[in-house]
Amino acid sequence: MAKVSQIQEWTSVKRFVGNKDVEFSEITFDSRMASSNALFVAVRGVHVDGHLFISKAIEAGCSIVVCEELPNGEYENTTFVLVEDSALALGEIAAGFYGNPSEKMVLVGVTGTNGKTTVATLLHGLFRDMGFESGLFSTVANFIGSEKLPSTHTTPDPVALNKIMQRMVDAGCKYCFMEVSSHAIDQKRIAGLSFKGGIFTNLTHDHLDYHKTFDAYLKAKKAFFDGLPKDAFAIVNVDDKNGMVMVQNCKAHVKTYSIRSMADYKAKIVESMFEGMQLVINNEELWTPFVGKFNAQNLLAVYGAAASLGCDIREVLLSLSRLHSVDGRFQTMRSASGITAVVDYAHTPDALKNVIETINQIRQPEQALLTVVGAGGDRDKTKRPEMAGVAVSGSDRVILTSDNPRSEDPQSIVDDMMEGVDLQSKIKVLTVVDRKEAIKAACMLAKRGDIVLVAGKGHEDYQEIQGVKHHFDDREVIKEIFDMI
Ligand SMILES: CC(=O)N[C@H]1[C@@H](OP(=O)(O)OP(=O)(O)OC[C@H]2O[C@@H](n3ccc(=O)[nH]c3=O)[C@H](O)[C@@H]2O)O[C@H](CO)[C@@H](O)[C@@H]1O[C@H](C)C(=O)N[C@@H](C)C(=O)N[C@H](CCC(=O)O)C(=O)O
Ligand SMILES: Nc1ncnc2c1ncn2[C@@H]1O[C@H](COP(=O)(O)OP(=O)(O)OP(=O)(O)O)[C@@H](O)[C@H]1O
Ligand SMILES: N[C@H](CCC[C@H](N)C(=O)O)C(=O)O
Ligand SMILES: [Mg+2]
Repeated sequence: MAKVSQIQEWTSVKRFVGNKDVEFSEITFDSRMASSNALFVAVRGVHVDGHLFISKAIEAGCSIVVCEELPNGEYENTTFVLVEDSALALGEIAAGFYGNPSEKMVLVGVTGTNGKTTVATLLHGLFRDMGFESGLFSTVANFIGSEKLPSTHTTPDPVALNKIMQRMVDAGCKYCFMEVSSHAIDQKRIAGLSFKGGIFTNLTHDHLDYHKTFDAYLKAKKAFFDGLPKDAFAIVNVDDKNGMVMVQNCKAHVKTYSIRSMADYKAKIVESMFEGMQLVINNEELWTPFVGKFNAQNLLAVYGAAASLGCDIREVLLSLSRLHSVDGRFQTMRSASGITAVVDYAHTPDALKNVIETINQIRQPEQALLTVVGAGGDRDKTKRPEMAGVAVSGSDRVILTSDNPRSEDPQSIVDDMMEGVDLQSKIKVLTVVDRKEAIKAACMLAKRGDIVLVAGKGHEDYQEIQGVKHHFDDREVIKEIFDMI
């Protein structure tokens, strides 16, 4: 329970209109969830302006409204809190209302196009393995210690974030690792949070439907590092050409990692196989069940964060070697007939390129690679041809199929992908719109020893078609097919 008058302790208020002694026990930014106990924050969204729903929230019983401008009409029993920026106010009010839980833990944010889930999940696993209770916000799931909560977004809205963080604090969590998406930074979902560290993985093509230009995407990511305080640390991948750009003007203590050049944290791959790789990190050996240069970089990010947090390096390496793979990332399955399937969440051109390159480095010349891949509907269309181009250039056969078509026609998404296939490569490509049939076709075409890469959906257990989520899990489909062949 809090009083309206307390809001000015949490965020900058331009003006109060009405009774400041009214109390609220909930915060909402959606009129459809409004109730008499709730404070409604009107946020200007991507599609509509939340100010248009103020009257709906009041009809639903809300008597306190945070907004940037007063609505037309008379609202006698409503208290209005006028602010400059409602999205910022929402974050700051949520943080204050839930008792600033981010200040009571060591909060580390991970951002970048690819690798966020992997790095954040490994950090959560590592710190728990070393005996520290920890929380996690990720695309796959959120965790309060070992308690698993479903995840709806890579980075949840500020109310969910602070509510869950308060539960983490109550459960004794000392650390919290959070994926920070560019959408979340842009929409100020992380406003009001107190970060002790930030990690940058990489920046490649994605989300241009939302950010419009690569420069705007870069600026959104950079804003996270610009906001880190001087007692925080920032760990950046300097193998990425924008690594140092991210930390220009950053007040935090900057540390670098690389698998190619001089850096604070350096790694070298000694040996790779499907089961894992042997690495040397800052002169110390490490065996991990992860493979690929990109995972060497992810491990460096984790190692660097643990080192920056003052952990014992030997203990970190020991724990890292015990961690198992991340759900739906380079997950391998073997059929009795000798086919290896790799399920991976690669849904960007760079991720797909990395996973294909990794398989190509490990496989023997006689083992063919058959790649099954689609692209999501209602998402960046410009990555579709690029993804198909990457798939054909590194694979022996490619089966183009559906990912989550969402509101789009799946055939037209596949057609967009085909634009990226050059004339000579067309012979390698098969289009099978039904994803299950596509996976089946790849497994049927594969011979003993061959590798079937099923990319794009990783851990997802659904396929979204025209607003309906149907149960669909690449791993289950593969198992069913493997049991038949
Ligand atoms: C494009 C996008 O990011 N949209 C997010 C955004 O919604 P929005 O701005 O579109 O909302 P809107 O429909 O314009 O409505 C504006 C406001 O009016 C309110 N409203 C609306 C209708 C109504 O009847 N009453 C009402 O009060 C809404 O609650 C909202 O506050 O703010 C919402 C609340 O935080 C998010 O749930 C929503 O995520 C949508 C569902 C989504 O799909 N987002 C994806 C793209 C996303 O965020 N992805 C990133 C990860 C990307 C990655 O890493 O690959 C993520 O962090 O998950
Ligand atoms: N450091 C990396 N660099 C490039 N590609 C990577 C890296 N780490 C993982 N990948 C590839 O990207 C895919 C997604 O990885 P992960 O889920 O960790 O990324 P993410 O940033 O959390 O993605 P999302 O934006 O969907 O949340 C992996 O399945 C793998 O193919
Ligand atoms: N966080 C990403 C996930 C994409 C996963 C892929 N399977 C798809 O549906 O496009 C997004 O929402 O764009
Ligand atoms: Mg993620």
